[in-house]
Amino acid sequence: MTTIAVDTILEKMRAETPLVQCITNYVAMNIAANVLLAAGASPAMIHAEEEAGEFAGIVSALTINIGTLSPPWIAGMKAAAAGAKAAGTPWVLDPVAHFATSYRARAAQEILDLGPTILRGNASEILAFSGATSGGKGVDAGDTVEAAEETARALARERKMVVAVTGETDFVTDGEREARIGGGSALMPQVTALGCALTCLVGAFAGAWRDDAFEATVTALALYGVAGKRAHQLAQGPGSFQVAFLDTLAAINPAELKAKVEIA
Ligand SMILES: Nc1ncnc2c1ncn2[C@@H]1O[C@H](COP(=O)(O)OP(=O)(O)O)[C@@H](O)[C@H]1O
Ligand SMILES: Cc1ncsc1CCOP(=O)(O)O
Ligand SMILES: [Mg+2]
Repeated sequence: MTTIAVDTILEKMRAETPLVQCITNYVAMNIAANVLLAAGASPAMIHAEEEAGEFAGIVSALTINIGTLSPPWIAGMKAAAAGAKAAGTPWVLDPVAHFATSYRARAAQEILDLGPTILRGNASEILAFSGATSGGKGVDAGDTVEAAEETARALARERKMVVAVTGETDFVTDGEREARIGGGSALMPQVTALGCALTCLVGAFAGAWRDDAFEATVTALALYGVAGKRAHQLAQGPGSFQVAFLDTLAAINPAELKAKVEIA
């Protein structure tokens, strides 16, 4: 594992306050916007087909999450991905529960085929791209990150993108480099849409750290890991965890991130 300057990358992200177009689901919109604001980025939830492509041309990054799908949303996602591609804007795909129905699986595959810069999902979502039966239950993972590692490597190599698999210990690869990120909290899957919000945060770092999407992704996951671990110590359960997590995301400075990050 090469050393990643997570402090410098966090500093740059905050200095730029990147504008991130988040096409995310109804459940995630509020927490995702708050996570970006707390961490130091600027969110905009813009998904209509009529404007999503144009907007993708002026943002620092785009994120697409298929959590609450319907045909107009898919049209907006495809328009946004095309706009991002035309402008050279980095974009992230979060294929929420794409193993659950054939409609969802087709949508995820079609959007994946548009060539995201980064794919971020839980272990069951990443594993399902290999055709393996997933142990996922709706939006929740039922597989270990380890079980999805080989699929992540293969996807990253074949499609020349960064793949991030999240769970108790996260795994990130660009097909050559690999990193495992610890920290976090068992309360994180108890708060809805924290994974979706993380996808938006990955976008923020990718937008600010354009030259290396792998390093940008690792830094986003590292910040989440350090903030989650610290928030766990302050929380009494999922409700107070969510509040503590937002406060902690805002409070962590680059030096603390560098000192506390758990990357292997
Ligand atoms: N058991 C756990 N212990 C520590 N952190 C976790 C745990 N489960 C998930 N996380 C963290 O929660 C965040 C969201 O990941 P995950 O739950 O896999 O996504 P999703 O919500 O999309 O299923 C990530 O930062 C991940 O590291
Ligand atoms: C509950 C739910 N239903 C559709 S999308 C969604 C949110 C999923 O959030 P996450 O993937 O972060 O657990
Ligand atoms: Mg998810």
